[in-house]
Amino acid sequence: MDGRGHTEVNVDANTRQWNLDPCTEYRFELDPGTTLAIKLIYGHAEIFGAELADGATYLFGLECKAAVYTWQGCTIEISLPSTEYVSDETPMHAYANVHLALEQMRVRALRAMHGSPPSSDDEGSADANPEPPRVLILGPENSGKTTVAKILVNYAVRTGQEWTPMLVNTDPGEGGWAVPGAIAATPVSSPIQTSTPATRLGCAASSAPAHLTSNALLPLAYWYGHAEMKRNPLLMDRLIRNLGENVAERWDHDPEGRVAGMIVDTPASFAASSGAANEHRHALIKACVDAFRINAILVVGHEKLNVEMQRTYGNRMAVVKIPKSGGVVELDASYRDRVRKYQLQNYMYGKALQPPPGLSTKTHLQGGEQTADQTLNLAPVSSIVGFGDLTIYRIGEENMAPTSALPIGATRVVSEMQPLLVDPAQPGCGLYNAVLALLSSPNPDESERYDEEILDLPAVGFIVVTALDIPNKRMTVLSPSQGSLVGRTAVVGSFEWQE
Ligand SMILES: Nc1ncnc2c1ncn2[C@@H]1O[C@H](COP(=O)(O)OP(=O)(O)OP(=O)(O)O)[C@@H](O)[C@H]1O
Repeated sequence: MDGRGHTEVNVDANTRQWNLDPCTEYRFELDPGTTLAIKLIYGHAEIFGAELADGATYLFGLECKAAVYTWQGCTIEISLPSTEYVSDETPMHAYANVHLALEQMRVRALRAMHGSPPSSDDEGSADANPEPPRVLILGPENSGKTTVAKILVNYAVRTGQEWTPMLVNTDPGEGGWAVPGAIAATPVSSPIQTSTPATRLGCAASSAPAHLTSNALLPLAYWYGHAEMKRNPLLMDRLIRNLGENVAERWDHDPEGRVAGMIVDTPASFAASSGAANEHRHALIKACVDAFRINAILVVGHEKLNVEMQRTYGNRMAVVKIPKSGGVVELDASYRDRVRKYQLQNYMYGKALQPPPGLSTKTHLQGGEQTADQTLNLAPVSSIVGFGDLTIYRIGEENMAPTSALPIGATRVVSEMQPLLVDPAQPGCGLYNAVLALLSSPNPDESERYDEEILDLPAVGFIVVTALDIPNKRMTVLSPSQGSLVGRTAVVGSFEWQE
C-alpha cells in the first residue's frame, strides 16, 4: 500500500472500510476459489466505467482483478480480498478526455443525421460530413486494451443520450460473450458490470437465464476456433471482414445505433512486432480498419506501435497514444487457460458465486447479474446424436497420414481456408472433449451455395462432445439449451473442455 489517498478502518473480522480520496482507485486481485464483496457506503465510485449503486453489495470471483475508481471520493466496505492496494496514479483523466472527444463525434453525427445545423461548438470544424467514432484499440499484451474498451463503452452508455455503442471483440483468446475461440460484436445499452473474468464483457443472452435476459447482450459471433492468431491468419482476416459486413448491415436498419459508433478491442498479437505474427499483423490491422471503417486508433502505452500507426494511418484518421494503467495485471499463460475454462463452464452452467464468509446470503447483491437467491445456474442438456446427424467440419487442417504414406509423387495440398469434413468414426478425429460451434443454416437455395460458405456463416451456439461411441456410431454432446442438432452444421477448432 502506498499510504496516500485513503484511510482504512476495520469494521469486523471480515470487513474493512476504505475512505478513498478523489481520483484514486482501490485495486484488488482474487486467488482461485475466493470471492470478494464490495459495498459503496458513501460518495460515488465506478468499476471500469460502470457506476456502483449506493448500498448494493457487489460480488467478485474466479480470480477477478479489477479496481474501484472514484472521481469525487467515496467510502467502500470490503470483505476479504487476496491482494489489495490504493493508487492515486491512474490514467483515468486521459481516458475521460478520449471519451469526451468520442462523445463530440457522436453528437455531431447525430445532428447531421437529423439534419440539424451544426452548433457553435462545431464552428471551425472542417468536417462537412461528421462521422460517429469507430475506434480501434491496439496495444501489447497486458496493456489494458480490453479494460479501456470497456471504460469507453460504459462512459458512452452513461451519458444519458441513450447511445448503444457497438463493442467488438476480435481477440479469440478472450472469447468475450461467446466462448473462447469466437470473435463477436454486440450493441451495449447498459453499463457492463465487472464480476468475474468469465463474463468480462457482460453476460450474453445465451448464457443468462430467461428471467434475466433483459440485461443480457445479443452478440453476433463468428467461430475461429483457436486462441492464437498465427494458427490461421487468413481465416481470421475473413472472419473479421464478415463481422464488419454484418455490423454494417445491422446499422443499415439502425441509424441511431450507427451514430453511437463502435469500440473494437484487438488481440495483443496485433501489436507484437517480432516473431511469426509480425508478417500477418499488419494485414489483420488493415482488415479491422477496412471491415469496421475505423476512423480513430488508440494505442495503449506503446511508443513504437504508435509511430508505426501514425505513419500508416495518420494521414486518414486520428492516431492517439494513451497511457497504460499501472493497475493492469500481468496475466500469464496458465491464468489465461483457467479463464478459458471458467468461460466455458459459465457458458454451460452459468455462474453462482458464493458470498464470502460473514456476508448474509440475504444481502442485496449486484455485480453483474447474480443475486443471492437467484443463483445463475443453468441446466445444460446432454444428448445423444448419431454420427450422421451432425455435419462437422474442421477448417484448413487435415487429420493427416504422414506424407511418406502418400503415393509417390503425390502432394497433399490443403488450403488454410478449406472446410474439411471430420469423420467422428476415425480414430484420432479430435472430437472427444472438443468445443464445436454450431453455425447458422446455410443458404436454403442450393444454387447459391459455395465451397467456402461454412466460413461465412455466423456461429449461433456452442456444444462440447463429451463421449464418442464408435461401435454404435453416436456421440454425446453437452449444449446449453434444448433444440435438435439433427441436420446442423458444426465446426471444430482446437479448444477442448472437460468438467
Ligand atoms: N486499474 C486496474 N486495477 C486492477 N486491475 C486492472 C486494472 N486495469 C486492468 N486490470 C486487470 O488487468 C488484467 C489485464 O487487463 P486487460 O485484459 O484489459 O489487458 P489487455 O491488454 O486487454 O490484455 P491481453 O494481454 O489479453 O490483450 C485484467 O484482469 C484486468 O481486469
